[in-house]
Amino acid sequence: MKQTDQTLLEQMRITDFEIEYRKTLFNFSHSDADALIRFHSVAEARIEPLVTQFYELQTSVPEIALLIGDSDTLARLRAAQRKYILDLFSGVYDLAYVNNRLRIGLVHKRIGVEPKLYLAGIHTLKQLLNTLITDHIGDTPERLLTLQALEKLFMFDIALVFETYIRSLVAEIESSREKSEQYARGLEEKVRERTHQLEDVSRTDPLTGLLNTRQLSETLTKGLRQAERRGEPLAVAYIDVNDFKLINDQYGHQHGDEILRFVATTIRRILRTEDSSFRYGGDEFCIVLPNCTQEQAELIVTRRLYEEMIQREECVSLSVGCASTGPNEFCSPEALIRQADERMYVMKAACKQHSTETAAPSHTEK
Ligand SMILES: Nc1nc2c(ncn2[C@@H]2O[C@H](COP(=O)(O)OP(=O)(O)OP(=O)(O)O)[C@@H](O)[C@H]2O)c(=O)[nH]1
Repeated sequence: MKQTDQTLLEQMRITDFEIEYRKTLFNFSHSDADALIRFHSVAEARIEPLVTQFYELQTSVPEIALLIGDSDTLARLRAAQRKYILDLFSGVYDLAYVNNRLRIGLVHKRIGVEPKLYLAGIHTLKQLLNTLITDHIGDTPERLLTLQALEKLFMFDIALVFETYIRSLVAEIESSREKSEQYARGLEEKVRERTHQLEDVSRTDPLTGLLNTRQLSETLTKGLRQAERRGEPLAVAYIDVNDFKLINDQYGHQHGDEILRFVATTIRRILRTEDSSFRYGGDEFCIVLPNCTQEQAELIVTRRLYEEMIQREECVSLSVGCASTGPNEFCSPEALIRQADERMYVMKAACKQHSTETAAPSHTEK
């Protein structure tokens, strides 16, 4: 249930029973209530000069004058004070009366009236009323009874006002604690996000978005361990762009970058979900293919890579070497990469030989 769905009385669990209990705590009896009623007509007759005198004293304190602020507020406060004084001498101190006192506490907290100023106000009012009682009732037991009854009622009221005041303070502290916790949670979330981003940055090659060399040795070591456990083969494909230096020299470094990104995208496109791709160096790439033999890797990588290249009509020539290990005996990650690299060089040599041969007639024609 929301706080705004409950009255102050409900929030503070104040019932008729609780009110009676509080009266006994302050020793406030029916005879006290009766004594106050008997003075009601005097209080009513003197209400205007009493309220005027009260606010003259109050506004003579600069801090209080500043809090009251303007004549409209002062008029409203005067009306409320008039009602309060008459309520004090009404003899009825029920739920409605208590609710008004609770509201006073809340309002004082809201507008920032410090307890010392509230208490000073009560003290002033009590002195004015005591003077009024003393002036109107002769030196009889009735005078003492009325003064004591008023004193008890003031204590009863102050307790109520302070309880709401304190409750409102506690709620404020709770709310700012919640805000701080929320802020801390937000910060934690940001740190987590930034950590993920930094991890991604440290794992990937910024140009192609593929994983970097550091990740290759980690992935390969883990992959080999898993392959050994499962009794499966594991393959590595080594890819190198042919004559990449020439591309850079002829079309510029930026175009060279585009070619590298294009090769990376093509590699990503042909891979299975379980494969991982890496940029190994300038124009060199590696693929780790779990549960794959050398022949299967050649089929997956070499053939599909060429098919893709032809489809995209991109004039890039690649050399690919595949090697696998397992499922019975496993070599080291370094040895596996070396084998794939060597096979790639065999292919590159063949490509170079082929291009020399195809270029030869034109040379001879010269
Ligand atoms: N555009 C671009 N070029 C790069 C990058 N990293 C390395 N390179 C260049 O890539 C070229 C690689 O040249 P080489 O290792 O001689 O290879 P190649 O020209 O492909 O020759 P082969 O491997 O024998 O076919 C060098 O000129 C490097 O400067 C990069 O991030 N962007």
